[in-house]
Amino acid sequence: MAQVLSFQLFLSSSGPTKPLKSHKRTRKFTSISTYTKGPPGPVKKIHKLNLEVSPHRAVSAVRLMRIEMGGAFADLLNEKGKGSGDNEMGYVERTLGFRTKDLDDRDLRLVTDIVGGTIRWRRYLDHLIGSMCHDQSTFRNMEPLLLQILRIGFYEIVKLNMPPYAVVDENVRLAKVALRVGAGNMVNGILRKLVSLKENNSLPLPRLEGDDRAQARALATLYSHPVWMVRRWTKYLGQEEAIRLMMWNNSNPTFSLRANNAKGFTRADLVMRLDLLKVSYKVSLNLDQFVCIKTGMQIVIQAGLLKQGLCAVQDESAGLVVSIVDPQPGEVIIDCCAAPGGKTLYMASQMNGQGIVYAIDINKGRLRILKEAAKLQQVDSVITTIPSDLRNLAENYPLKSDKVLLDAPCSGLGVLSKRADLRWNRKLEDMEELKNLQDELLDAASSLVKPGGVLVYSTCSIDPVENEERVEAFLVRHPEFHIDVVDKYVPSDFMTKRGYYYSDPVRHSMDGAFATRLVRAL
Ligand SMILES: C[S@@+](CC[C@H](N)C(=O)[O-])C[C@H]1O[C@@H](n2cnc3c(N)ncnc32)[C@H](O)[C@@H]1O
Repeated sequence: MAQVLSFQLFLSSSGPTKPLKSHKRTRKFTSISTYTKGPPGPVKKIHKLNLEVSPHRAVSAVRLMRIEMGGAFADLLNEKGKGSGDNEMGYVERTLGFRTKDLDDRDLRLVTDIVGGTIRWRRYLDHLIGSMCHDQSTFRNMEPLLLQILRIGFYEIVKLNMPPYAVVDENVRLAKVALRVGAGNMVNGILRKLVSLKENNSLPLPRLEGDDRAQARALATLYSHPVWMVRRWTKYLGQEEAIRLMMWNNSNPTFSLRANNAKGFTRADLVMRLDLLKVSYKVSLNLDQFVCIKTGMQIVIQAGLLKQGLCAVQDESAGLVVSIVDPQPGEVIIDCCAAPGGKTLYMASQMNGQGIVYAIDINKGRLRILKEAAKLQQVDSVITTIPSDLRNLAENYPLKSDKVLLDAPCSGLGVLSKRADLRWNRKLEDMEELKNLQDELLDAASSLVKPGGVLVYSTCSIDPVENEERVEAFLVRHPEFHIDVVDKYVPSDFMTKRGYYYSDPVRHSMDGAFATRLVRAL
């Protein structure tokens, strides 16, 4: 906490974007050096263009600090223009205390890969780093920036199989410039030890042995997930499937793009543009407007396809939920937890400018994003946003409809390959809280459904407690609803025995998601 405070002090008097006067800056960086526990080394390097340090590593280290330390570190950054080379270098300067050359496209890609991979493999990497320190207290008390630099080095050597001595050199240099010579020496010693153990095939990794708990702990380290997730998945899926799921979560994510018909842009147009951009793709076999890309998202972004509203990034698993709602021109649809609008916008694009989608969400900021995207994608004429807690909606808006979608807040356990840090932020206790919220939201959403109308409940979770169990409990509380099986709307391969929709990350190679179609009696 003291470390965080020293950073906040550094921030609060200067603000992240304003240049500092040099005498003030000296004082501020003294504060940083308290944080890094070293002598005030960075002071003399401010504004010096440090060509010795590879820019993508410096940016990766700072971004990892930001993600791990959350708010305290995020405040340091000027979020405007996030992702642009200028901004990235700005925050390296403000945080590490030196400038380096600007990032090119290749550097930007490397940053994404290194940051994503280092976060995913954090538990595994920390296990190795810890076992190569003199004792556990050295590891536990390690200053945060030094730890990030080591994680990057370990990830590059063990998981990316990069030439080890180049990795050692580069990370030692970064530690020396960003921290101090002693830190560089420590990185050197630890990384060299790792290289030698790896070359002898003797990395100190846990064995899969002992009772269930011991095995769960070993798997959690080997596949880098929290122990509670491993235990849960082993219980629901069995050990082999749980391992496959963790391997999927650790792989580089695949993205899907939806061509925006509302702007007269078809999948054939999208495919033509991707060919021109030399981005390889696969057309979706499940959804007419979708294509899947493994790499090249940066190229798509830079070509302006998203900014022009010609297409949207949307996972097929989410697109299939919209297929289950089955929006038709002229309908009135209530989207109960709509922001940031992925499903609202797709539904609206299918309505040919006729009908209305009420987009409700408790989060005004996220609803604003939805509104802007709706304009960009030219579907704003059929969308009305309502900022409200769904549970209090009826007091102010007497809404009723034949089609209601509740895409509930959930653990996100189906999207861990895309959301690298989510696994470390979720706690077992969250599941209980979410379960209660989901029940309350289901009750509220059901009151908006007209007799004979449909309620679609969906999540981006693979956890039965948030999915099947919520539906079964709802049906006990609301016998006026019954299940409408989903195979009329999605390929039967996605239908469970009970008639629910379920996309399995491993089997379907997309995010995990769940949905059910519930019909209210007349
Ligand atoms: C899974 S996200 C929805 C994603 C969205 N349907 C999409 O496709 O982009 C869940 C949303 O529920 C909203 N939410 C949470 N609690 C709510 C409540 N009590 N009333 C209304 N919205 C709520 C959150 O703000 C969040 O935007």
